[in-house]
Amino acid sequence: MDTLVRVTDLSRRFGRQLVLSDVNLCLQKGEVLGLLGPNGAGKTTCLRLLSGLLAPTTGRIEIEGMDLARDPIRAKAALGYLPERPPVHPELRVDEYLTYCARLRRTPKREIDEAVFAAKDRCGLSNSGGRLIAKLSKGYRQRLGIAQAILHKPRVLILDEPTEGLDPFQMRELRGLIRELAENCGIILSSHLLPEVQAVCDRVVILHEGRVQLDADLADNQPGNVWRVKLGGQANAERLADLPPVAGAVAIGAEGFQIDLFEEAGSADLARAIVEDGLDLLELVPERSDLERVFFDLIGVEETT
Ligand SMILES: Nc1ncnc2c1ncn2[C@@H]1O[C@H](COP(=O)(O)OP(=O)(O)OP(=O)(O)O)[C@@H](O)[C@H]1O
Repeated sequence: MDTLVRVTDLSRRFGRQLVLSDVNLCLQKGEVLGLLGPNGAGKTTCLRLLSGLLAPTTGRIEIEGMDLARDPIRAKAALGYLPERPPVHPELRVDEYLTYCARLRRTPKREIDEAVFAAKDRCGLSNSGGRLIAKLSKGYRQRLGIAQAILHKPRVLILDEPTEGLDPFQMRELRGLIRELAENCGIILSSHLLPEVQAVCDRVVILHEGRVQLDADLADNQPGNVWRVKLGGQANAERLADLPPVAGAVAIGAEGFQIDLFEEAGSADLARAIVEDGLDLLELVPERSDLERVFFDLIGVEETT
Protein backbone atom coordinates (compact mmCIF):
# COMPACT_ATOMS: atom_id res chain seq x y z
CA MET A 1 0.00 0.00 0.00
CA ASP A 2 1.10 3.57 -0.76
CA THR A 3 1.41 5.51 2.50
CA LEU A 4 1.09 9.21 1.69
CA VAL A 5 0.99 10.64 5.20
CA ARG A 6 2.38 9.22 8.41
CA VAL A 7 1.90 11.13 11.67
CA THR A 8 3.76 9.93 14.74
CA ASP A 9 3.17 11.07 18.35
CA LEU A 10 2.08 14.53 17.29
CA SER A 11 1.29 17.11 19.93
CA ARG A 12 0.85 20.85 20.05
CA ARG A 13 0.64 23.31 22.89
CA PHE A 14 -0.67 26.87 22.83
CA GLY A 15 0.88 28.37 25.95
CA ARG A 16 -0.12 26.05 28.77
CA GLN A 17 -2.96 24.44 26.84
CA LEU A 18 -2.21 21.05 25.31
CA VAL A 19 -4.45 21.18 22.24
CA LEU A 20 -3.25 17.98 20.54
CA SER A 21 -1.69 15.05 22.29
CA ASP A 22 -0.08 11.83 20.97
CA VAL A 23 -1.87 11.83 17.64
CA ASN A 24 -0.88 8.97 15.33
CA LEU A 25 -2.44 8.46 11.92
CA CYS A 26 -1.76 7.30 8.38
CA LEU A 27 -3.26 8.14 5.02
CA GLN A 28 -3.09 5.75 2.07
CA LYS A 29 -3.36 6.57 -1.62
CA GLY A 30 -6.98 6.64 -2.83
CA GLU A 31 -8.28 7.02 0.71
CA VAL A 32 -10.54 9.72 2.15
CA LEU A 33 -9.83 10.02 5.86
CA GLY A 34 -12.29 11.95 8.03
CA LEU A 35 -11.07 13.79 11.10
CA LEU A 36 -14.23 13.93 13.16
CA GLY A 37 -14.78 15.73 16.42
CA PRO A 38 -16.90 18.26 18.26
CA ASN A 39 -16.02 21.98 18.27
CA GLY A 40 -12.66 22.63 19.82
CA ALA A 41 -11.49 19.00 19.50
CA GLY A 42 -8.29 20.09 17.74
CA LYS A 43 -9.19 19.27 14.11
CA THR A 44 -8.11 22.58 12.59
CA THR A 45 -4.92 22.59 14.65
CA CYS A 46 -4.15 19.07 13.41
CA LEU A 47 -4.74 20.05 9.77
CA ARG A 48 -2.65 23.21 10.14
CA LEU A 49 0.18 21.05 11.49
CA LEU A 50 -0.22 18.60 8.61
CA SER A 51 -0.14 21.42 6.06
CA GLY A 52 3.03 22.84 7.58
CA LEU A 53 1.41 26.14 8.60
CA LEU A 54 2.05 25.41 12.24
CA ALA A 55 5.00 23.62 13.84
CA PRO A 56 4.36 20.70 16.20
CA THR A 57 5.47 20.87 19.82
CA THR A 58 6.55 17.23 19.54
CA GLY A 59 6.15 14.49 16.98
CA ARG A 60 6.83 13.86 13.34
CA ILE A 61 4.90 14.30 10.08
CA GLU A 62 6.01 12.52 6.92
CA ILE A 63 4.51 13.32 3.53
CA GLU A 64 5.38 10.59 1.02
CA GLY A 65 8.30 9.67 3.27
CA MET A 66 9.58 13.29 3.43
CA ASP A 67 9.90 14.82 6.87
CA LEU A 68 7.77 17.98 6.86
CA ALA A 69 10.05 19.70 9.39
CA ARG A 70 13.36 18.80 7.73
CA ASP A 71 12.37 18.95 4.08
CA PRO A 72 9.48 21.45 4.12
CA ILE A 73 9.68 22.74 0.56
CA ARG A 74 9.59 19.31 -1.09
CA ALA A 75 7.04 17.95 1.37
CA LYS A 76 4.73 20.96 0.95
CA ALA A 77 4.93 20.64 -2.84
CA ALA A 78 3.02 17.36 -2.43
CA LEU A 79 0.27 19.05 -0.39
CA GLY A 80 -2.86 20.98 -1.29
CA TYR A 81 -4.74 22.75 1.49
CA LEU A 82 -8.19 24.24 1.81
CA PRO A 83 -8.35 26.16 5.10
CA GLU A 84 -11.59 26.60 7.05
CA ARG A 85 -12.19 29.91 5.25
CA PRO A 86 -11.16 29.62 1.58
CA PRO A 87 -8.33 32.10 0.97
CA VAL A 88 -10.01 33.73 -2.01
CA HIS A 89 -9.69 37.38 -3.00
CA PRO A 90 -13.16 38.83 -3.67
CA GLU A 91 -11.87 41.63 -5.90
CA LEU A 92 -10.32 39.18 -8.40
CA ARG A 93 -11.95 37.13 -11.13
CA VAL A 94 -11.73 33.34 -10.95
CA ASP A 95 -9.08 33.05 -13.68
CA GLU A 96 -7.00 35.90 -12.22
CA TYR A 97 -7.06 34.32 -8.78
CA LEU A 98 -6.14 30.84 -9.98
CA THR A 99 -3.36 32.23 -12.17
CA TYR A 100 -2.02 34.11 -9.13
CA CYS A 101 -2.16 30.89 -7.04
CA ALA A 102 -0.35 28.95 -9.79
CA ARG A 103 2.41 31.56 -9.73
CA LEU A 104 2.68 31.26 -5.96
CA ARG A 105 3.07 27.51 -6.49
CA ARG A 106 5.91 28.30 -8.93
CA THR A 107 4.14 26.58 -11.80
CA PRO A 108 6.26 27.16 -14.95
CA LYS A 109 4.78 30.04 -16.97
CA ARG A 110 3.92 27.94 -20.04
CA GLU A 111 2.00 25.44 -17.88
CA ILE A 112 -0.14 27.94 -15.96
CA ASP A 113 -3.05 28.18 -18.42
CA GLU A 114 -3.30 24.41 -18.65
CA ALA A 115 -3.16 24.01 -14.84
CA VAL A 116 -5.90 26.64 -14.36
CA PHE A 117 -8.02 25.02 -17.08
CA ALA A 118 -7.65 21.53 -15.52
CA ALA A 119 -8.41 22.70 -11.96
CA LYS A 120 -11.53 24.59 -13.13
CA ASP A 121 -12.62 21.55 -15.12
CA ARG A 122 -12.28 19.22 -12.08
CA CYS A 123 -14.20 21.61 -9.85
CA GLY A 124 -17.07 22.45 -12.20
CA LEU A 125 -15.83 26.02 -12.76
CA SER A 126 -15.16 25.81 -16.50
CA ASN A 127 -17.76 28.48 -17.28
CA SER A 128 -16.87 30.71 -14.33
CA GLY A 129 -13.39 31.95 -15.29
CA GLY A 130 -14.55 35.53 -15.90
CA ARG A 131 -16.73 35.81 -12.80
CA LEU A 132 -15.88 38.15 -9.97
CA ILE A 133 -15.19 36.13 -6.80
CA ALA A 134 -17.24 38.59 -4.70
CA LYS A 135 -20.29 37.53 -6.68
CA LEU A 136 -19.82 33.77 -6.33
CA SER A 137 -22.17 31.77 -4.11
CA LYS A 138 -20.76 30.06 -1.03
CA GLY A 139 -20.75 26.69 -2.86
CA TYR A 140 -18.81 28.13 -5.80
CA ARG A 141 -16.32 29.83 -3.48
CA GLN A 142 -15.74 26.47 -1.87
CA ARG A 143 -15.17 24.92 -5.30
CA LEU A 144 -12.70 27.71 -6.02
CA GLY A 145 -10.97 27.02 -2.71
CA ILE A 146 -10.58 23.40 -3.76
CA ALA A 147 -9.45 24.43 -7.25
CA GLN A 148 -6.57 26.48 -5.76
CA ALA A 149 -5.66 23.48 -3.60
CA ILE A 150 -5.40 21.06 -6.55
CA LEU A 151 -3.76 23.37 -9.12
CA HIS A 152 -0.36 21.71 -8.72
CA LYS A 153 -1.84 18.16 -8.67
CA PRO A 154 -0.91 17.39 -5.05
CA ARG A 155 -0.76 13.78 -3.90
CA VAL A 156 -2.25 14.80 -0.54
CA LEU A 157 -5.26 17.06 -0.20
CA ILE A 158 -6.19 18.57 3.17
CA LEU A 159 -9.69 20.03 3.43
CA ASP A 160 -10.84 21.80 6.59
CA GLU A 161 -14.64 21.49 6.94
CA PRO A 162 -15.13 21.56 3.14
CA THR A 163 -18.93 21.37 3.19
CA GLU A 164 -19.50 23.72 6.13
CA GLY A 165 -22.28 26.23 5.36
CA LEU A 166 -23.37 24.61 2.10
CA ASP A 167 -26.96 23.68 1.31
CA PRO A 168 -27.80 19.96 0.96
CA PHE A 169 -27.58 20.07 -2.83
CA GLN A 170 -24.18 21.79 -2.80
CA MET A 171 -23.02 19.34 -0.12
CA ARG A 172 -23.91 16.37 -2.29
CA GLU A 173 -22.10 17.87 -5.27
CA LEU A 174 -19.00 18.61 -3.24
CA ARG A 175 -18.96 15.09 -1.76
CA GLY A 176 -19.06 13.71 -5.31
CA LEU A 177 -16.13 15.94 -6.23
CA ILE A 178 -14.13 14.82 -3.17
CA ARG A 179 -14.68 11.14 -4.08
CA GLU A 180 -13.56 11.85 -7.66
CA LEU A 181 -10.45 13.70 -6.53
CA ALA A 182 -9.50 10.82 -4.23
CA GLU A 183 -8.97 8.59 -7.27
CA ASN A 184 -5.62 10.30 -7.84
CA CYS A 185 -4.50 11.26 -4.36
CA GLY A 186 -5.28 10.84 -0.66
CA ILE A 187 -7.58 13.24 1.18
CA ILE A 188 -7.86 14.22 4.82
CA LEU A 189 -10.91 16.27 5.67
CA SER A 190 -12.33 17.51 8.94
CA SER A 191 -15.93 17.63 10.00
CA HIS A 192 -18.02 17.77 13.14
CA LEU A 193 -20.86 15.90 11.42
CA LEU A 194 -20.94 12.13 11.62
CA PRO A 195 -23.27 11.63 8.59
CA GLU A 196 -20.92 13.80 6.55
CA VAL A 197 -17.97 11.55 7.35
CA GLN A 198 -20.04 8.41 6.80
CA ALA A 199 -21.12 9.72 3.38
CA VAL A 200 -17.71 10.55 1.96
CA CYS A 201 -14.90 8.89 3.93
CA ASP A 202 -13.28 5.45 3.88
CA ARG A 203 -11.80 5.81 7.33
CA VAL A 204 -12.47 7.97 10.36
CA VAL A 205 -10.33 9.27 13.18
CA ILE A 206 -12.37 10.68 16.06
CA LEU A 207 -10.62 13.46 17.97
CA HIS A 208 -11.79 14.67 21.33
CA GLU A 209 -9.94 17.12 23.56
CA GLY A 210 -6.91 16.70 21.33
CA ARG A 211 -6.70 12.92 21.59
CA VAL A 212 -7.55 10.19 19.12
CA GLN A 213 -10.52 8.27 20.49
CA LEU A 214 -11.11 5.94 17.56
CA ASP A 215 -9.35 5.13 14.28
CA ALA A 216 -11.64 2.90 12.26
CA ASP A 217 -12.34 1.65 8.78
CA LEU A 218 -15.90 2.69 7.91
CA ALA A 219 -16.54 -0.47 5.91
CA ASP A 220 -15.80 -2.54 9.06
CA ASN A 221 -18.11 -0.35 11.07
CA GLN A 222 -21.46 -1.40 9.75
CA PRO A 223 -23.45 -2.90 12.60
CA GLY A 224 -24.95 -5.54 10.27
CA ASN A 225 -28.48 -6.78 10.68
CA VAL A 226 -28.73 -5.77 14.34
CA TRP A 227 -31.65 -3.92 15.88
CA ARG A 228 -32.61 -2.38 19.20
CA VAL A 229 -36.13 -2.92 20.51
CA LYS A 230 -38.06 -1.72 23.53
CA LEU A 231 -40.83 -4.10 24.52
CA GLY A 232 -43.74 -4.14 26.93
CA GLY A 233 -45.28 -7.31 28.35
CA GLN A 234 -43.52 -10.49 29.40
CA ALA A 235 -40.48 -10.18 27.16
CA ASN A 236 -37.20 -11.94 27.82
CA ALA A 237 -34.18 -12.75 25.68
CA GLU A 238 -34.97 -16.51 25.45
CA ARG A 239 -38.51 -15.85 24.20
CA LEU A 240 -37.22 -13.40 21.59
CA ALA A 241 -34.49 -15.79 20.44
CA ASP A 242 -37.22 -18.33 19.57
CA LEU A 243 -38.91 -15.97 17.10
CA PRO A 244 -38.38 -17.14 13.46
CA PRO A 245 -36.37 -14.13 12.11
CA VAL A 246 -34.16 -13.86 15.24
CA ALA A 247 -30.62 -15.30 15.30
CA GLY A 248 -29.85 -14.02 18.81
CA ALA A 249 -31.16 -11.65 21.49
CA VAL A 250 -29.53 -9.92 24.47
CA ALA A 251 -31.33 -7.95 27.19
CA ILE A 252 -30.16 -4.34 27.64
CA GLY A 253 -31.67 -2.38 30.53
CA ALA A 254 -35.24 -2.88 31.80
CA GLU A 255 -37.25 -3.16 28.59
CA GLY A 256 -34.54 -3.09 25.92
CA PHE A 257 -33.09 -5.86 23.79
CA GLN A 258 -30.42 -6.04 21.12
CA ILE A 259 -31.58 -8.40 18.41
CA ASP A 260 -29.47 -10.02 15.72
CA LEU A 261 -31.59 -11.06 12.72
CA PHE A 262 -30.91 -13.80 10.18
CA GLU A 263 -29.43 -12.37 6.99
CA GLU A 264 -32.59 -12.67 4.89
CA ALA A 265 -34.88 -11.11 7.56
CA GLY A 266 -35.71 -7.41 7.90
CA SER A 267 -37.17 -5.06 10.50
CA ALA A 268 -40.73 -5.68 9.20
CA ASP A 269 -40.32 -9.45 9.82
CA LEU A 270 -39.11 -8.70 13.34
CA ALA A 271 -41.97 -6.29 14.09
CA ARG A 272 -44.53 -8.82 12.79
CA ALA A 273 -43.03 -11.70 14.79
CA ILE A 274 -42.99 -9.65 18.01
CA VAL A 275 -46.61 -8.54 17.67
CA GLU A 276 -47.81 -12.05 16.65
CA ASP A 277 -46.09 -13.40 19.78
CA GLY A 278 -48.32 -11.12 21.87
CA LEU A 279 -45.63 -8.64 22.98
CA ASP A 280 -46.02 -4.84 22.90
CA LEU A 281 -43.54 -3.26 20.51
CA LEU A 282 -42.67 0.18 21.93
CA GLU A 283 -39.61 1.00 19.82
CA LEU A 284 -37.58 -0.52 16.98
CA VAL A 285 -34.40 1.18 15.73
CA PRO A 286 -31.25 0.05 13.91
CA GLU A 287 -28.37 -0.67 16.29
CA ARG A 288 -25.61 1.92 16.24
CA SER A 289 -22.15 1.05 15.01
CA ASP A 290 -19.16 1.33 17.37
CA LEU A 291 -18.37 4.55 15.57
CA GLU A 292 -21.80 6.03 16.24
CA ARG A 293 -21.65 4.97 19.88
CA VAL A 294 -18.21 6.51 20.48
CA PHE A 295 -19.17 9.69 18.70
CA PHE A 296 -22.53 10.21 20.39
CA ASP A 297 -21.02 9.39 23.79
CA LEU A 298 -18.38 12.06 23.23
CA ILE A 299 -20.73 14.78 22.16
CA GLY A 300 -23.04 13.98 25.03
CA VAL A 301 -26.08 12.48 23.32
CA GLU A 302 -27.49 9.87 25.64
CA GLU A 303 -28.09 6.34 24.48
CA THR A 304 -31.57 5.05 24.94
CA THR A 305 -31.33 1.64 26.51
N1 LIG B 1 -3.59 30.05 17.62
C1 LIG B 1 -4.14 29.61 18.75
N2 LIG B 1 -3.79 30.11 19.95
C2 LIG B 1 -4.32 29.67 21.10
N3 LIG B 1 -5.25 28.67 21.17
C3 LIG B 1 -5.64 28.13 20.00
C4 LIG B 1 -5.12 28.56 18.75
N4 LIG B 1 -5.70 27.81 17.76
C5 LIG B 1 -6.55 26.96 18.39
N5 LIG B 1 -6.51 27.14 19.72
C6 LIG B 1 -7.28 26.40 20.72
O1 LIG B 1 -7.11 25.01 20.45
C7 LIG B 1 -8.31 24.29 20.69
C8 LIG B 1 -8.67 23.48 19.47
O2 LIG B 1 -9.03 24.36 18.42
P1 LIG B 1 -9.25 23.86 16.93
O3 LIG B 1 -9.64 25.07 16.12
O4 LIG B 1 -8.09 23.08 16.47
O5 LIG B 1 -10.50 22.88 17.11
P2 LIG B 1 -11.52 22.34 16.04
O6 LIG B 1 -11.74 20.91 16.37
O7 LIG B 1 -11.06 22.65 14.66
O8 LIG B 1 -12.82 23.18 16.36
P3 LIG B 1 -13.99 23.77 15.40
O9 LIG B 1 -14.78 22.57 14.91
O10 LIG B 1 -14.77 24.63 16.34
O11 LIG B 1 -13.33 24.53 14.29
C9 LIG B 1 -9.35 25.32 21.08
O12 LIG B 1 -9.45 25.33 22.48
C10 LIG B 1 -8.78 26.63 20.57
O13 LIG B 1 -9.20 27.71 21.37
